[in-house]
Amino acid sequence: MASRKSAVLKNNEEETEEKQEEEEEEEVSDSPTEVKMSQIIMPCHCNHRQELCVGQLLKWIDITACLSAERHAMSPCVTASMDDINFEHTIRVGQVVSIKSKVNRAFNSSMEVGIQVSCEDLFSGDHWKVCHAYATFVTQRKETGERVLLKPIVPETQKEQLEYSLAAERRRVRMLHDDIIKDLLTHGCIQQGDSVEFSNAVAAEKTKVESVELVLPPHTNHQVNTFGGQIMAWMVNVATIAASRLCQTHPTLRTIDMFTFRGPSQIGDRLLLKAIVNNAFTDSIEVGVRAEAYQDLGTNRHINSAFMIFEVLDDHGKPCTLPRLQPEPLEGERRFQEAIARKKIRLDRKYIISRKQCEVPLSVPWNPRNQVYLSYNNVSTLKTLASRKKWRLSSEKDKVRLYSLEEKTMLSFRVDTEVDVPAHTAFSLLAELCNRPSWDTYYQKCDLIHQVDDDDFLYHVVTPSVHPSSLGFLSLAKSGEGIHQDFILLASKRRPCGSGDSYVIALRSVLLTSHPPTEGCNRGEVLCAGFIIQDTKNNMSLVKCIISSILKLHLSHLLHP
Ligand SMILES: CCCC(=O)SCCNC(=O)CCNC(=O)[C@H](O)C(C)(C)COP(=O)(O)OP(=O)(O)OC[C@H]1O[C@@H](n2cnc3c(N)ncnc32)[C@H](O)[C@@H]1OP(=O)(O)O
Repeated sequence: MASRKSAVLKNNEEETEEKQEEEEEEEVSDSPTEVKMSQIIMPCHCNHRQELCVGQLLKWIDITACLSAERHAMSPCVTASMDDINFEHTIRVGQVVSIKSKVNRAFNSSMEVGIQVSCEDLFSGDHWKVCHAYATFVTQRKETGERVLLKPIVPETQKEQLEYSLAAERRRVRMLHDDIIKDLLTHGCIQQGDSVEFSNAVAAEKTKVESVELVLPPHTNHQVNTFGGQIMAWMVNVATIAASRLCQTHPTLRTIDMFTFRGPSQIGDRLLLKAIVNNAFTDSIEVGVRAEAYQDLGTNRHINSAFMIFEVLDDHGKPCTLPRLQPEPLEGERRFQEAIARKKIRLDRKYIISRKQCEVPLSVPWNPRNQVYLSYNNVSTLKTLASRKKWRLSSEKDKVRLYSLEEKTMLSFRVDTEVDVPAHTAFSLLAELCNRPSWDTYYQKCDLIHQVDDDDFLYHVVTPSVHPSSLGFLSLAKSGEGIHQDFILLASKRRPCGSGDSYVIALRSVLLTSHPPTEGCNRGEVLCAGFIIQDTKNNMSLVKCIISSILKLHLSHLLHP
């Protein structure tokens, strides 16, 4: 976990943005599934640096989240997966860690539990966020073999509604996770030549760890299976040893890629834990860990795998330069190259799904590697923006309401209109972007470039040029008489995944190498735009049309045209 100091050295802009987010989060929730756990950190929970062991934290997270899940299911549940976790700060002996969890959404037999971890220094009174996580829990099978079906969650506060809605989008990413990674690794995302030979590189062989654990009663959960938090803690333990062998000092665990619990294990099972450093970059190390369970040697079942990223921090909390790795031939070479691919995916993903949406540039390069995250970002940005509390009503005429929202660098407009058709009809009409020139004079031309999957499409849209001084729309390009403007847009179209969801058509700009800016056309960019459509009464629907751009860029363009 990174140094606490980095939390203190925040600039004012970041602080304002966080305060804004916190204010919006401060809605009082009395969710029946909310569970809180607080622990004072004792030396027995800590490593040699008196910092809380990540393994211990994962155990507490798993228990808290499981209690939320079981409160909702009213029956026993197991952890199916834990999404990527990024640990932002350390927790030290004597401090208090607080874990808060609640069920964001129930699907059929599975549910997403959202977990917030924060820390408190009892002497200074400081509080800070440590990490957030999402875990999926699944109900047990009944005697008939079917799983217990869950009742739906009814979100109450605006924040709960947003989490409910985004949970469906995260589930989509989760389900595709393994396939995306496999696909990328097999389809040439790995670049030959990345494997440079370094002098003084550490042989990967030297970092190998193999350790066995016997599952005893204290290692099991209340259903007498091996406790998920314990498995994760054992995996962190071997990964830390592998990373330490490379850097020959005490590494700090920064990120864990998704844990998937592939199958259960029980008392009496032997758990074989294997870890090896896959690759070492300038300031981070990727360790691969695999857990297998067996009763008799040779009958091993693969129960879990994870990739963990470590750093070595100096006294000021800054990452140190690390020794490089000399991979073993064949398998080691493969893991070395795959770690490079995963690092690229991780960076794209972190950037794209950053909670601070305006950190993402207006146009992100389109790439099969980031397509799932870009479409997640597209939908979540629109939903998050729509759920903001601070929209101000600017005008109202004939039941059409115009709202505006100014947040730091972003200026957004929203037009709410009630239309005379049900939501699914409004969605079908609005989702046909290629038909839009027939009813929207702003769209001169719209061509489908590529259908990415059933719900995501790339379009080329041509509009009349709009001078940026109007500030109402999205041109960042120089405007001139008679020159058109064009956009390369990713359109993510979502039908409701369950009750309480809206129809969504989210649009954002992407960069496509096959479609560079052309002469005679200004390339425009859209950070976030689209429609959110909800059924109202009497076969009518409410269409919210949203458009948003970065104010700062408009203004700087005006100053330096
Ligand atoms: C106190 C803490 C709690 C614990 O310690 S639990 C102990 C650690 N966890 C375990 O041992 C679980 C081991 N894994 C398993 O038992 C199974 O793999 C598991 C998770 C039950 C899934 O079994 P399957 O037979 O694949 O289930 P299924 O096809 O009937 O699907 C049931 C629902 O689960 C979902 N699911 C399965 N694998 C998932 C995953 N990796 N991530 C997210 N969701 C997942 C699946 O989509 C389905 O959902 P739904 O019913 O449509 O809502």
